[in-house]
Amino acid sequence: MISTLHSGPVADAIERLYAAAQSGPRPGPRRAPGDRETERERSVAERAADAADAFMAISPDTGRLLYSFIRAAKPPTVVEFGMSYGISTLFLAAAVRDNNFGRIYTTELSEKKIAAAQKTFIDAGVGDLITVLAGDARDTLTDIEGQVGVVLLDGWKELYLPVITLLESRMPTGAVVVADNAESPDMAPYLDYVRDPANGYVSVNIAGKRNDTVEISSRV
Ligand SMILES: C[S@@+](CC[C@H](N)C(=O)[O-])C[C@H]1O[C@@H](n2cnc3c(N)ncnc32)[C@H](O)[C@@H]1O
Repeated sequence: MISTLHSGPVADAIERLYAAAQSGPRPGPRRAPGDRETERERSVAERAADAADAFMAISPDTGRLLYSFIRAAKPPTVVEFGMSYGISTLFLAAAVRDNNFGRIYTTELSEKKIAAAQKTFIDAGVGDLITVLAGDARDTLTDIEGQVGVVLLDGWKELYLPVITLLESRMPTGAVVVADNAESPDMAPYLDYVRDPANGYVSVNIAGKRNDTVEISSRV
């Protein structure tokens, strides 16, 4: 079998979007520690509006990792926090398509990104697998259906902890959480949480090829 990731409209869309991300605007420079406080004071929605043209996509390696987790676990429900233009969502959708089972719930604040991604998903033939929830993940992810087997956390980093605690009651033993950009100082409370055995995870940090790391945590 040739996977949906390797050939066909999803593979083509991923390639096209990575090329667009390369030539598009980049997110602003990383903030110095003093600036971070000022940055946090700006609302979640304001920062999303400022980043409306930036892709900020996961790496292809992280995409392939997510694909593999979903193929292995065959979860009924996959959740993504932070869709942007949907590169990561296409990796998730490739796996759900190849499993012939499951559904993806993803969430995004930027209306511009939502409109573009929904068109991409339909053009790539995976629109039927993806529910796009418009709005703040802390509201939109409160009542999604099904047992959540795989989660990608890739929205604003200081929200990883409130978002995962929101989903936990629907995450069975064995559910896997992939948290992107674990090197971000804003992720410290999340990392403390998933690395404390009392909170019911086994967690490992994996270095990427750039200066990025992902934290992979499984529910035990
Ligand atoms: C790093 S980008 C996501 C990249 C995407 N996962 C990919 O790999 O293509 C983060 C996105 O999360 C969105 N976001 C941030 N906070 C959010 C929130 N509270 N609710 C919904 N979306 C949010 C931002 O608007 C931004 O588009």
